[in-house]
Amino acid sequence: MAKVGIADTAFARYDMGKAAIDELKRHSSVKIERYTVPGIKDLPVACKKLFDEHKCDIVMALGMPGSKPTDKTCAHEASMGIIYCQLMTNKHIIEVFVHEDEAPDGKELAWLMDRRAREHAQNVIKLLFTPKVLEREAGTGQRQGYEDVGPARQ
Ligand SMILES: Cc1nc2c(=O)[nH]c(=O)nc-2n(C[C@H](O)[C@H](O)[C@H](O)CO)c1C
Repeated sequence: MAKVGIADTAFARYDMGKAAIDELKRHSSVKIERYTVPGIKDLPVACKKLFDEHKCDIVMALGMPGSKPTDKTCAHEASMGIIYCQLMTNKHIIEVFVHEDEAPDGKELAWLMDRRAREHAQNVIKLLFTPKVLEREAGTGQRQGYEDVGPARQ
């Protein structure tokens, strides 16, 4: 049975890991291993341990970069680490970041974090079990969280 790793953070202002796990359980019977770390820069090693020590097939890395310039730098560094981990392991990590300033207030931020975590959990299931479904979505302007933007037309 496929195993999905969930790496998430205490820094985030919404429990994205819980939302992702709930969505995975609704749509599949995958095994799940969760690993919570303090903040986004701790995610790359959490992901690597989920692959190496917990034998996950794919990992979701969920985090919330804050709105300050230093947080944006941290997010870039975390992303670089996450990409490096994918190259080291030859496995997918679906990065689910919601920047705190993507939403105007806490209520919409919580909604966005929940939606994005769930929609990327659905992408994980597609990558694992129905890659052709994802292929059919190529070029269709899918977004996770806010509305899809649709394809551009000539
Ligand atoms: C400045 C900063 N910003 C964020 C952030 O926006 N989001 C987040 O999840 N974590 C942040 N952190 C914490 C670091 O990612 C990390 O947890 C600490 O540096 C300890 O390794 C830090 C230090």
